[in-house]
Amino acid sequence: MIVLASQSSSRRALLQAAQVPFEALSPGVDEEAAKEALRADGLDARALADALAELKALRVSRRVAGALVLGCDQTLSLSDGTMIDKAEDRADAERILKLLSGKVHHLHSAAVIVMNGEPIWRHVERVRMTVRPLSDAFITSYLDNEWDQCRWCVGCYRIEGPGAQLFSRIEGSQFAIQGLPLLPLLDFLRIRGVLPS
Ligand SMILES: Nc1nc2c(ncn2[C@H]2C[C@H](O)[C@@H](COP(=O)(O)OP(=O)(O)OP(=O)(O)O)O2)c(=O)[nH]1
Repeated sequence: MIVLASQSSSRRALLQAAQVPFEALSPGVDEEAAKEALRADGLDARALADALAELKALRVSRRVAGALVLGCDQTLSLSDGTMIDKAEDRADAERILKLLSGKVHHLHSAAVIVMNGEPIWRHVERVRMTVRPLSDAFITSYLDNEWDQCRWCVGCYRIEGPGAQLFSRIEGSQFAIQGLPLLPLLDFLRIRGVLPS
């Protein structure tokens, strides 16, 4: 059994589908404040995802002695390193999609396992996303249909849903896009005897 330090329904669904035994506890981290402080320290998108994943796992690990606690986080960066957060509202989602249109961006999907307050495993997977040129009309119809579902997703897309229509190419793991680097995690859980090898 592991403890998932997350409120993410997508992360829960990934672990459930892979038949990883887990329970989910909310990390209770003020992510915006933590993100601001870490960015002020100069962390790039990859390091930020790693640090936030560790922070969430550490926070929950204090409450569950002896447990393997998994924290995750995802950040999005443009080719010049500019980081894009989740959309604040629908108008912001339109702005983000116009920014991503016709360009490559990267998703950094981090997972950290902490036990008794000590990080014992970590993995950050980068996925290279090529967005096709999106017309304003397409963006409007896409958000009319999808905003309520994709508002929780960094990048304003659910890759397993209509989000697939945004891309001409994806280089990396779909699991990592949906919320966590699942295959490296399963490798570790087999080594630890949580899963059958
Ligand atoms: N179903 C689905 N979810 C996605 C996709 N892309 C991103 N997400 C979700 C996974 C995460 O829940 C969320 C990324 O935001 P965060 O990494 O900050 O996690 P979140 O705040 O949702 O939960 P947590 O911090 O783990 O409690 O977006 C996708 O393509 N499909």
